[in-house]
Amino acid sequence: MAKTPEEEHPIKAVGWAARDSSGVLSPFKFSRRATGEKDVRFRVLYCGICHSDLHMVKNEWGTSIYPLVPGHEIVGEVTEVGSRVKKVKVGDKVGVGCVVGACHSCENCNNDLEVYCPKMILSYGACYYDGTVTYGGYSDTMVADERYILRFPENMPLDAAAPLLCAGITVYSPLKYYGLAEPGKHIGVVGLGGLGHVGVKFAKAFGAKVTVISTSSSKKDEALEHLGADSFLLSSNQEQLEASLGTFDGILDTVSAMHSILPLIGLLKSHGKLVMLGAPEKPLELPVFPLLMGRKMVAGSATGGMKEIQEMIDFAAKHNITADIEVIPIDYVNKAMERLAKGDVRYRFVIDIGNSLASSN
Ligand SMILES: NC(=O)c1ccc[n+]([C@@H]2O[C@H](COP(=O)([O-])OP(=O)(O)OC[C@H]3O[C@@H](n4cnc5c(N)ncnc54)[C@H](O)[C@@H]3O)[C@@H](O)[C@H]2O)c1
Ligand SMILES: [Zn+2]
Repeated sequence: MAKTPEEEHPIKAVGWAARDSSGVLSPFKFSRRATGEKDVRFRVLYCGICHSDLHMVKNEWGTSIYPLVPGHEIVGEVTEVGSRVKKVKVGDKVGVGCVVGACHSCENCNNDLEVYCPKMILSYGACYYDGTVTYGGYSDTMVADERYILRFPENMPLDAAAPLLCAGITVYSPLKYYGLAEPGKHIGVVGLGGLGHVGVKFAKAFGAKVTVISTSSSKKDEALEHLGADSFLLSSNQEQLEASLGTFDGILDTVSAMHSILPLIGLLKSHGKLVMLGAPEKPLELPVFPLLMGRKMVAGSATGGMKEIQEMIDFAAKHNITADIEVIPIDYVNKAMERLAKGDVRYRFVIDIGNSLASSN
């Protein structure tokens, strides 16, 4: 008979898990593997709540395995390293993002793009090399192969840095890859949530002119005054849309729900790129004619490879980029998920695992 999550590995762990597609999370006892020779174990201090966690706890993508311990913006302090670990030592500030394994021999892995490896293993809800299910960062302890460990500079606040591990890299990587990380480019950011708000910060740091494109005029002042965007476009306002037609080099679309991309394609210059980052549960309609007229591109991007995530963290440290966060105790997590579903967060919930998890179990 298969062992229970609590028995399958030697190291005891506690976390919060969703048991079914209601998405309601509650305390959960499980276990983690012993520290292998290339493994790094760390005490989880904070974990960000990504909208993907919300999609996953509710099984909106149809791939969830329960019990499901979410969390892929996981940061903490190293407590043990395997004998062959070179990257970090006990006491270092580290993190794990969306990926904890891959084949390490395919073309993508050889190009430091583990996330695009066909055998890529997600940090939670996936099958690990040993056949056990992976559990994420809404938990007290984490272990990962050192290839999947990111280092944080000593002076970076770990709570506000945690969201860089998913939100940060998910906007940084396409800006670089699609040639949008250049001074003078006009970049649009659609959806001013967890991804969107760090998208504004990175695009500004690259020297771009940044316009926030939003359905909600209530975000205007914050976008301009607080996040440093150059302009604000209310996407429900036809006049504003028309005035901006053909003016964007690139648009990052971080919207988590169904929406029309036709107006966004219209905003692009010829050769402009609309990069889809949000992951709505159903396919969007792709209007072809507006793409032909202007040789425009609709593309996608998923987080980033391990090398690039480290590069992004170092860039963020240099430019003082972190997320704007609301720190919560673990027993607020269900309420936080409800609020996230309504877009009621400025701009990322981060769970204070270190101070609240042990006492909640
Ligand atoms: N591509 C990737 O690798 C990757 C990584 C992380 C997250 N994601 C996905 O990106 C999306 C956003 O994640 P997040 O954590 O930033 O979420 P979030 O909830 O913080 O932000 C989403 C934003 O979209 C806005 N929005 C929601 N519905 C909308 C609609 N119908 N029209 C216009 N705007 C709308 C919300 O107001 C909010 O500002 C999610 O679908 C998530 O799963 C993808
Ligand atoms: Zn994420």
